[in-house]
Amino acid sequence: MKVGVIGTGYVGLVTGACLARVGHQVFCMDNDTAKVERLKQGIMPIYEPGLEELVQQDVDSGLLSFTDSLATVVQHAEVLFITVGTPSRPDGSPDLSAVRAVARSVGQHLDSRYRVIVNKSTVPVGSGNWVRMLVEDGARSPVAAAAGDGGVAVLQAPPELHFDIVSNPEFLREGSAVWDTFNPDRIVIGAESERAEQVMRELYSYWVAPEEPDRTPVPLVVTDLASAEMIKYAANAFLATKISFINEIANICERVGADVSRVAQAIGLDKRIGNQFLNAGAGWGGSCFPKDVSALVSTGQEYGYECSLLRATLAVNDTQRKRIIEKLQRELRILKGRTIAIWGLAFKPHTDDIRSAPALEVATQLLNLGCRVVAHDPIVTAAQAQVQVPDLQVTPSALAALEQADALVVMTEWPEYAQFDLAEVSRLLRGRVVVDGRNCLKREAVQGAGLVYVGIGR
Ligand SMILES: NC(=O)C1=CN([C@@H]2O[C@H](COP(=O)(O)OP(=O)(O)OC[C@H]3O[C@@H](n4cnc5c(N)ncnc54)[C@H](O)[C@@H]3O)[C@@H](O)[C@H]2O)C=CC1
Ligand SMILES: O=C(O)[C@H]1O[C@H](OP(=O)(O)OP(=O)(O)OC[C@H]2O[C@@H](n3ccc(=O)[nH]c3=O)[C@H](O)[C@@H]2O)[C@H](O)[C@@H](O)[C@@H]1O
Repeated sequence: MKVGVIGTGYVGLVTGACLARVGHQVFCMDNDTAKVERLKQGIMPIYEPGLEELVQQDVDSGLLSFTDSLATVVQHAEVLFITVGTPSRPDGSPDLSAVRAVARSVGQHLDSRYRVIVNKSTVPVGSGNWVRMLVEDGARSPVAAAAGDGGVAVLQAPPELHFDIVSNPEFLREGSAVWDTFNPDRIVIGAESERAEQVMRELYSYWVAPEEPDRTPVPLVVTDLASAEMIKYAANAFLATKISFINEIANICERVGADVSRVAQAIGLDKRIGNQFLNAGAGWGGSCFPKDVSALVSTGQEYGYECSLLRATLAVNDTQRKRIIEKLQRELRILKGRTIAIWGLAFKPHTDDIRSAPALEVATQLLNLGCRVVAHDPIVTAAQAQVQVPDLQVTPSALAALEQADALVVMTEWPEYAQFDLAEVSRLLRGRVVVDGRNCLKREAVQGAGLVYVGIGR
């Protein structure tokens, strides 16, 4: 099938590359022309394991191409994916301006051929109907004047439109996005018509109707638009709540002398609970959990419902970062004038994404308290981090960050941090305190090297 993907961020690039890999002809479009030029040269805008190789192979096979022309994509593709960003506004509601702009422009370029317009961006319940309205508005609005028209906008007679809106939420995780896309737990389709559903079944046939007998079909959930939109928010809100829950248990464990790692392991053996997303730590961050939980609270408010559980999920997460500072204050007393080393800036390992990264929030609080903060991350660069926290010092070596530091705080559980020689860490660190904000180091080994180990909930 011919597929257009509008927006080449995480979701757009990974979706486009994976659909091309299974044989579709994919046109990836972005209005950031510099990004498109770099993609054409094989330069990835994000760090994502396996993505660069996948994109290169798809481009070589002729099934994947990049453009900054929406008109080209709408002209050629039967299925149009909207994958632009939907960040939070200051009040927690989602900023849908990019979706609005894309939907209207798609409308301007549509002709009378049937198209399926797929919302893959995470958008609030009701957005399917809203996107339909915007596409129709776009089709009625004047098209931009071509140079030859003397700069005068042309009022176009609206074509007779034949399109359906589909909601197809995305569940990939950064750091394992390619693997997740080839191995999803389910595919969710919210469709307006049987015709649109059939198009989506064909598009995802590699997953839902595999030809190879040894591959198990991925469950396909077909539902209405509103339910599909809600499934995405409910999934993220549930996972965020699960982490906030274990963090709350961790805080009680600390006070009563229990070990949250053992507690999580044991409750996770109950199949009704499950053992994933029970790692206590400095809280969740990233480009999705914070914005999606806030957006769901805001949807509740819009419809007269107070989301008290989700507000608690947010509040626990907010205080969890502050606990890192409290632990340092307890061990070091005065923080003013101290040097603190931070290992890990990304919001989780195997990504260079620092959107709502707990590490940057902790670094900012420490700088405000009068500390010097020296950080290391295997992938996040100084330039990237300093856009958000200008006074942060970033070293290319994890061990160099320790020199002259009064304490070490581990904020991202990159595997290499657990593999350092702790005798060397102890020799370089001026102070004795190690705050393990991700419970990823071995307490006995840290203590054995003459250091003071401070974990989360243990
Ligand atoms: N990042 C993730 O792991 C996941 C994200 N999502 C959702 O998917 C959506 C996209 O997220 P990301 O890929 O992280 O976003 P992103 O911010 O990385 O990328 C968005 C892309 O859209 C482009 N764009 C913006 N306006 C445009 C326009 N008018 N025309 C064409 N391109 C335009 C931007 O230049 C950018 O390249 C969001 O709604 C997000 O919540 C869902 C699941 C996973
Ligand atoms: O909607 C989205 O964008 C995506 O959001 C999350 O994916 P992602 O944000 O990439 O990362 P996660 O692996 O879910 O981690 C989120 C945060 O939770 C933290 N976390 C995770 C697990 C855990 O046990 N404890 C914990 O503190 C991580 O450190 C990280 O800061 C979801 O897991 C994806 O299914 C979803 O598609």
